[in-house]
Amino acid sequence: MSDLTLRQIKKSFGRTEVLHGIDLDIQSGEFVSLLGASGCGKTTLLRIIAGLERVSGGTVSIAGKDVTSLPPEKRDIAMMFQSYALLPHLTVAENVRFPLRMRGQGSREEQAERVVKALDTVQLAHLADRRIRQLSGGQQQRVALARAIVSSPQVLLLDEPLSNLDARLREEMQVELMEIHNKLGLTTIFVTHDQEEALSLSDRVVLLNDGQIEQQGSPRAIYSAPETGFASFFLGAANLLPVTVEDGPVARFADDQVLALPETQTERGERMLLLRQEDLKIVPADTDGALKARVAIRVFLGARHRYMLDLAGQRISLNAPNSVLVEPGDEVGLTIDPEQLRVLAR
Ligand SMILES: Nc1ncnc2c1ncn2[C@@H]1O[C@H](COP(=O)(O)OP(=O)(O)OP(=O)(O)O)[C@@H](O)[C@H]1O
Repeated sequence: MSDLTLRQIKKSFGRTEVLHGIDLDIQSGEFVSLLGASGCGKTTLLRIIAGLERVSGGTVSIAGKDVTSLPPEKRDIAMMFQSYALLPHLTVAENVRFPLRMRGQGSREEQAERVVKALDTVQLAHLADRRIRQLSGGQQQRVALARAIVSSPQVLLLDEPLSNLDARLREEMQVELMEIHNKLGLTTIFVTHDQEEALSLSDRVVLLNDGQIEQQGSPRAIYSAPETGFASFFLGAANLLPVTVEDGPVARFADDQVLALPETQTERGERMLLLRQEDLKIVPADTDGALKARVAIRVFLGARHRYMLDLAGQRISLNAPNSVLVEPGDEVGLTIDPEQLRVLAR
């Protein structure tokens, strides 16, 4: 069953329309990421689902019921904000209990039981009586998560919940979020501008671009088969280069630079070619069928090197294992399995 249905959601601030008609169906128990660049409308869409922002057009339904004109407390949802929005003068337990109190959900004993369970889930039961200002950033983040799940909402909305954490804690919390989702099975919408986070956490990624859905699909599908230049650029460390597709079939970069394409490539003419970093290999410059490029910049990344190369007047980047070591100024060859190439419209 579909838990959340958005139909033709539009939103304008003054004369500026920032959401241009979003249609989305989210299934019960699904973990969906809304991914997009800053300002594309992710938070606005989440606030509309939560009831914190009114739509300019369209409808929001939760579990089959039209909630478009209902206030937030009448929708069976919980939202966790980037800023956590905790009450500093209250204890951890009081903060987590807050939404239950506001909604008059359950007796005092039932509320206390739910609070203990939610704090257990985020492994904070031992800090129940601490005040918020005595907690680290990571602990505050867990309190905010406990507060969001305490009412077992139909839909859980998370707005960049991990963005204030340092890299290591962030990775830990990603794993924990997945575990909590698997355990509770809550329908979850997760807003992020981090493509890796979206790909690693979600059942489905919805890529937003300028107030519209650019593409959506499973992480694997959207990563391996981006349909537009924007999607390929946003989703992976990809190089996107203009080429002419000719008989062969080949992609021509310059008079003396062509790359074989798979036989299935039947269209000809001006196109964009997607070269994903992990598919490109640096080989000796005189290798048969290799493109020729010159090393411009090398950056040591610990387990590997990142190279910036000049290829037919364009800059491309790729990561190579430390066993491949070339110097800035070197001429190198580049190969790629034709099956990994993707040709997109220009
Ligand atoms: N209350 C408001 N009044 C006027 N314009 C707004 C308001 N809220 C958002 N906007 C504009 O709407 C657009 C979408 O904003 P939104 O916050 O939804 O983007 P976002 O994708 O969540 O970005 P970020 O990742 O930076 O939070 C932006 O251009 C923003 O300036």
